[in-house]
Amino acid sequence: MECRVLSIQSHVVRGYVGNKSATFPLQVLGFEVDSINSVQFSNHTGYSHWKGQVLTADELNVLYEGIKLNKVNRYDYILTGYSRDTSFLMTVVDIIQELKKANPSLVYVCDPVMGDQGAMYVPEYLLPVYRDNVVPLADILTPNQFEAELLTGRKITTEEDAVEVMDLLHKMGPETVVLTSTDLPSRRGDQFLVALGSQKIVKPDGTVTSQIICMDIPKVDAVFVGTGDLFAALLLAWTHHYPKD
Ligand SMILES: Nc1ncnc2c1ncn2[C@@H]1O[C@H](COP(=O)(O)OP(=O)(O)O)[C@@H](O)[C@H]1O
Ligand SMILES: Cc1ncc(COP(=O)(O)O)c(CN)c1O
Repeated sequence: MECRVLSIQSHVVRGYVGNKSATFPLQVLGFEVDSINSVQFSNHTGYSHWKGQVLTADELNVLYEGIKLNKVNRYDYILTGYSRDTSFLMTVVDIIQELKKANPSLVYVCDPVMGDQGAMYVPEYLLPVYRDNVVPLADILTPNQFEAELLTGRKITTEEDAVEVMDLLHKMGPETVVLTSTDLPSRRGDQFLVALGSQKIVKPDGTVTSQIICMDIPKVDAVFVGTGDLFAALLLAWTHHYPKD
C-alpha cells in the first residue's frame, strides 16, 4: 500500500542536506515523498558563503492550500528539518495539527535542527518555538546531543544523563527519542560514535516503561553535514518497515 511522506526541509543546489538527503533514500525504500523546501540555498550554511531564499509562512500556506484544494492532503508521515523562521515553524505546527486530525495515525518525525558541537546555526529565538510548540507534536524526535541539551536545559556528560534527558524529552511528547550522535565514550573504544534511543512501551499490564538502546557506530575520520537529515529519513523508513523492532 502507498505510504506518503510530507517532507518539509531545506533544498541546496550544491550538496546533500535536507530534502536532498532525505527524498531519494525514502523513494528507494518505497515511499512517495511530497517535498516542500523551507529554504533554497546555494549550499549548506557551513560554507564560507551561502546565498538563497527562505520560504515565508505565507508562501508555505499557498503551497499547502493548493494541495488541499486538490484533496491530496492525506499523509502517513510528516518529516521536518531545517527551518529559519518563527512564523514559518508556527505554520508547520498548524499544518501538522490539521493533518493529524485528518489522519489520527499520522506519524510526525521531527529533527529539531538547531545546531551542533555547542553552537546554534539557526536563530536563537527558534529554541522556544521548538520546545513549546513543535516537539510536543512529535511522535519521533531525532536531536543530536547539543539539540537535546538545548531543549531540556540539561547537560549530558554520562550515559545516565542521556537517559534522563531522553526521559525529559518523552515528557514533552514524543514516544520515540533518538540522540543521533553524542560525545559519550563508546565501550568499544574511541573509533566508535555513540547514539542512543529510547522508546516508550506499554506493557501487557498497562504500565509504561522505556526501552533503551545504545548504538556504537564505527567512526569515519571526517565531518559530515546532512547525515542527521539522512538519519531521520532512514529512521522513519525502517521504523515503518519494522514497527516492533
Ligand atoms: N564521523 C562519522 N562517522 C560515522 N558516522 C557518522 C559520522 N558523522 C555522522 N555519522 C552518522 O550520521 C548520524 C547522524 O549524526 P550527525 O550527523 O552528528 O547528526 P546531526 O547532523 O543531527 O548532528 C550518526 O548517527 C551516524 O550514523
Ligand atoms: C541548509 C541546511 N540544511 C540542513 C542542515 C542540517 O544538516 P545536518 O543533517 O548535518 O544536521 C544544515 C546544516 N548546517 C544546513 O545548512
